[in-house]
Amino acid sequence: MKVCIIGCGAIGSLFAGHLGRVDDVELWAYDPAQEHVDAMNANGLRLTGLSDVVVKVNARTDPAEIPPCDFGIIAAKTMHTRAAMEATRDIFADGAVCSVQNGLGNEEIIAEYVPRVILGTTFPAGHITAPGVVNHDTGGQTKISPFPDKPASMEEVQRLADAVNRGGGDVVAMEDARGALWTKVIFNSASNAMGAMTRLPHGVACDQPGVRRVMSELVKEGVAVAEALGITLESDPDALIDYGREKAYQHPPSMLTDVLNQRPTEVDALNGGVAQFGEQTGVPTPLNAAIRDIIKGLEYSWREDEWRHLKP
Ligand SMILES: NC(=O)C1=CN([C@@H]2O[C@H](COP(=O)(O)OP(=O)(O)OC[C@H]3O[C@@H](n4cnc5c(N)ncnc54)[C@H](OP(=O)(O)O)[C@@H]3O)[C@@H](O)[C@H]2O)C=CC1
Ligand SMILES: CC(C)(CO)C(=O)C(=O)O
Repeated sequence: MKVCIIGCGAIGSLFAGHLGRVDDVELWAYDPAQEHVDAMNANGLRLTGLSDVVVKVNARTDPAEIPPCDFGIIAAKTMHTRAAMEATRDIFADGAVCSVQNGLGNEEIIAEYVPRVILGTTFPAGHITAPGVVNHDTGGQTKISPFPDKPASMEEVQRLADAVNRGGGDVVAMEDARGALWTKVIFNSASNAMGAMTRLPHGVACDQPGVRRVMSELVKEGVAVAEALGITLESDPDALIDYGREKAYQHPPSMLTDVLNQRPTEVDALNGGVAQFGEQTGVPTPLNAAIRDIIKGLEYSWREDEWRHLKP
C-alpha cells in the first residue's frame, strides 16, 4: 500500500513516524520546504519527545516524482489546502485523501480534486525543531470517517486507520467523525482566537474572567451552528476549554504562535468556518465573524509595504 503525506511538517511527520514503521507501507511525502525534504531524504525523518524513532520517507518537493498512491494524508495548514491539492491531485487519481487538519472546509476543497475523501481530526501535538526533526509534544487520538459529500468506503477508512495503528498510532475509524471534528473546531475557535488576541497562553487566558466569558460566547455560537447542521458534538467544547486549562496551562495556541511570528493564521477555517456555516444555516455568528475580521486586519498590519504608501 502506498501512502503520501501532503505537507510533512509537525503533524504530517507524526503520521509519517507511524507509517514509516509498517513493512507493507511504501511512504512518500510532498512538501515544498526544500531544506526539510533534503534532510528527510539524507538522514530519515527523526521524531523526538514522546516518540524516539527515525523512519525512511521518500520526500519530494516535486509531486511529479511521486507515484500513484492509495492514500493521502493532508497536514498542510488550512490556507494551503487548495494549493496542496492542486499540486498532488494526479497522485490520487484513484486514491482517497484524509484531512487531519484543524478547521472547517478542508474536506470540501479536497473533494474538488480527488475521487474519495476521508474526514478527520487529530489531538496529538508536535513542532518542527530542525529540518528533518519533529518533536512529538503530546499524544492523543485521531478520528476519521468517510466525508459524506464524496465518501471513501468504510473499508478504506478502516484500512488507513489499521496501517497507522500498526505503526503505534491511535486512529479510530468511525462511521461519522463530524461530531469530533466540530468539537475540536469550536474549542479552537475560542482558545486559539482569544490566545491570539490577548497573547496569553491557554490557561492564563482562561483565568481572565472577561476573556473566559468571550470564549463561552464563541462556543455558544459554534454549538448552535453544529446543531443546525444536525451534528452531535462528541463532548461539550466549553468543558474542553476547562480541561485544557488543567492540562496545558502554559500552552500557546497555534494561532498565538502564528501571530507572534507574524505568519498568516488559520482563522478563516476556524472562526471564519463557523461564521460561513452559520450563514449557510441561518444561525447568527456575529462574534466569530468579528474575530475573523479583526485577525485578518491584524495579519494585514504586518504587510506594511502594501499600505504605508496609501493615501485617502
Ligand atoms: N502542530 C500541532 O500540534 C497541531 C496541528 N494541527 C493542525 O494540523 C495542520 C498542520 O499543522 P502543523 O503540522 O503544525 O503545520 P506545519 O507548518 O508544521 O507543517 C505544514 C507543512 O506543510 C508545508 N506546506 C506549505 N504549503 C504547502 C503546500 N502548498 N502543499 C503541501 N505542503 C505545504 C509547510 O511548508 P512551509 O513550512 O515551507 O510552509 C510545512 O512543512 C494544521 O491545520 C494545524 O492546525 C492539529 C493538531 C495539532
Ligand atoms: C491545542 C492544540 C495543539 C490541540 O491539538 C491545537 O489544536 C492548537 O494549538 O491549535
